[in-house]
Amino acid sequence: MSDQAKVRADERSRIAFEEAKQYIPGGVNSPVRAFKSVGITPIYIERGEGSRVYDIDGNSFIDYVGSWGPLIMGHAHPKVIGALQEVVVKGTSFGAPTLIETEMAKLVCERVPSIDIVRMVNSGTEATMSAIRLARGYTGRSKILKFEGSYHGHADSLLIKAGSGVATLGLPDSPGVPEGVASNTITVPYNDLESVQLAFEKFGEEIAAVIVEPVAGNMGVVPPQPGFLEGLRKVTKEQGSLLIFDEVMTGFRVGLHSAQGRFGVTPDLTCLGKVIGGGLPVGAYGGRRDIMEQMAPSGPVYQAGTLSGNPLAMTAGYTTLKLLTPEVYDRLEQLASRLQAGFERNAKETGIPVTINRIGSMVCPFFTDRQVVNYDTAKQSNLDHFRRYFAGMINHRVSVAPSQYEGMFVSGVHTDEDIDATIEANYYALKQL
Ligand SMILES: Cc1ncc(COP(=O)(O)O)c(C=O)c1O
Ligand SMILES: N[C@H](C=O)CCC(=O)O
Repeated sequence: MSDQAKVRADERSRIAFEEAKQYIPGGVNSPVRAFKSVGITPIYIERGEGSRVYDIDGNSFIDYVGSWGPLIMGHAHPKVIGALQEVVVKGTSFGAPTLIETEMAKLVCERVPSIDIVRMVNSGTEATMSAIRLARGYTGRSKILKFEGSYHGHADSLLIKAGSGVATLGLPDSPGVPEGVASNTITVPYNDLESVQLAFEKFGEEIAAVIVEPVAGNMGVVPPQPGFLEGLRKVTKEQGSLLIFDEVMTGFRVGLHSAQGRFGVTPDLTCLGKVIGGGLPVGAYGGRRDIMEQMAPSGPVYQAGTLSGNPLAMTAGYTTLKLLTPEVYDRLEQLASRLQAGFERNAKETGIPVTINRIGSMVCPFFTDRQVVNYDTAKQSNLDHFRRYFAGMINHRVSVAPSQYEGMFVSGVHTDEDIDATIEANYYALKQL
């Protein structure tokens, strides 16, 4: 590789995108895929294999998007594909119980400390939306507290000062969310326990739940500061409010027992998604038995789903979870820490101000020399640097998320050679800024 990176061929992708825009809003089925803020034609993927994706223009990329997190064991893992091939011929959905749902629930309950009992849904959004409804039903309170720059999916009450695509597009408070709904969502800065305390002093007995990404992954990657999660646990317990960990991104990503296992803090409810679907649409919420038993049909809080517990999603998820061993997490840690060290070395050598945040296999270079601990500090990143850096990485055939407010996901099938090539790409992408 050299700094004479080849500008990627993108003619087919351009044509495909133009056509898609005729029929799909913005040409995409989720806004982040349009590459709008980086001004580049989106990559149209033809196929993925292991650590790589291949586009319709004949380019191949080392991939750190991993379908935005689910593909912890890479693209088209042979065991996942094999398991799917076995079950798909038996039918795609029944709307009736199947044995794999219980197997999956058992495995999730065994591995996630807070989960006694779990309900499967079809997306992370459904998981958080349902957990919020349950928290309100259980406590009889209306308000929820979330953190600025966190993203919990696109349910109305959670689209307030949100991160991810809404932050990238500058739409953190979406039109269409009624004022009456928004007024029940309190937002405070991430990692700021004092603001949480103040919110409880003001709204005390009205707060049904605090919902938090235990590692924020939708304002870039921002780890919890020591004592933050413990403080949330303490204050919610004292105030009779529930603590919800949104582990849609971190669940099985940052450890075999998810972020709650890694940090040793047990919430009342946990939301999952991404990894537990192995690349198929899925979500789940679970937690303390007495709370979860409030859900219909055991209790009065309603939530349902035609395709929930779908056999294909359960099979892909179950097979993926079974692949995840302590050795896989050791390997992820080793690969990602080497990536971080290489990026830090490059920043020093090129003189570009970069701060790398990392937890396990979640990595994020911010274009600032300040510490990034919350959304305000994440926003200090130089977005023009990010935009040009992104173009550089693409030209060096490394696929990263097209936004400063998203992280990189290292997988268990990235090789040492992939990491070396990525560090080299990063060097040249920084050098050209
Ligand atoms: C932390 C977190 N919560 C919830 C969601 C929503 O999940 P989904 O996109 O599957 O609806 C996402 C990702 O989109 C997420 O990262
Ligand atoms: N950051 C989001 C999920 O974690 C990105 C996925 C999407 O919005 O499509």
